[in-house]
Amino acid sequence: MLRSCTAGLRSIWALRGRREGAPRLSMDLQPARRLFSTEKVIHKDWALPNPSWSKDLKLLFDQFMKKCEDGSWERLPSYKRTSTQESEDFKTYFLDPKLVEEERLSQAQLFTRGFEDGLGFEYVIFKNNDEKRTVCLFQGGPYLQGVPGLLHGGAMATMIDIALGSCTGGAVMTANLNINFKRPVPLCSVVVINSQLDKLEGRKLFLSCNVRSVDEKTLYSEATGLFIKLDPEKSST
Ligand SMILES: CC/C=C\C/C=C\C/C=C\CCCCCCCC(=O)SCCNC(=O)CCNC(=O)[C@H](O)C(C)(C)COP(=O)(O)OP(=O)(O)OC[C@H]1O[C@@H](n2cnc3c(N)ncnc32)[C@H](O)[C@@H]1OP(=O)(O)O
Repeated sequence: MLRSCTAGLRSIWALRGRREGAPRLSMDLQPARRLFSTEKVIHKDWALPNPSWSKDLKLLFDQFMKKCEDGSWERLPSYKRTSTQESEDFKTYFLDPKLVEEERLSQAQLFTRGFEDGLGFEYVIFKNNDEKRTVCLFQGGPYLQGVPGLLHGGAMATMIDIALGSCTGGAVMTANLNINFKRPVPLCSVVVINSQLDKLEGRKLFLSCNVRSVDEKTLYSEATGLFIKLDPEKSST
């Protein structure tokens, strides 16, 4: 564990050195564009391996990519900026132009994807649509520290929220999230979040998940969540 963390940190610093000298080219570094523009923007998919990924994370990624070959599982892409379709889905409910300046909105990005490679949230989610479940592989980097050497519980809660949300599909909001933190997660280690849809009741989706170590021996957390499908007739702002 310690070895993979140190190796991870070494590659992070190597990357930082390279970046400070020569900024990496990325589609997401293009000038900000309007959120609801019809202009086609090509976004970088962040749910793919980069040099900061530990051996454990790469190994699990490869295993799940194999499972995708027969179509039973799919890898969910992940973007910094909301797609036009997603913006459209949520626009009716929340994005009142009076609340957020357009200039600010054009800078908006998913905060889990706002870190340099390896420093924050490194994750990929695989979904099994038939079984209504997802598996999220997550490596929490050094900028997510809470208690020294350990992952901050809020960072874990964020990943749990995203992992549970990935089981829902469509426009939903988290109404309730309940987490039992059972064991502290070492910083830079890889954890596996297994999430499932337990019950659908009208607009209410009841989900649950557990967070385990790669060898499955340690149960770090268990959580349940209630997500509500947004009602197009209602505005929440
Ligand atoms: C989640 C990701 C989704 C989509 C992803 C798409 C694009 C994004 C791209 C990348 C992925 C990024 C993932 C990011 C994940 C982020 C998730 C969040 O952080 S959401 C932000 C935190 N949550 C909120 O701010 C929600 C605030 N609350 C509300 O806006 C509203 O309360 C609500 C949840 C929208 C519900 O309001 P409604 O007016 O629509 O419904 P109600 O009539 O009030 O309730 C319906 C039904 O549900 C029951 N209920 C509601 N809340 C609760 C609760 N806390 N506990 C228990 N039950 C609740 C309510 O009693 C009603 O039940 P019924 O009477 O039996 O029908």
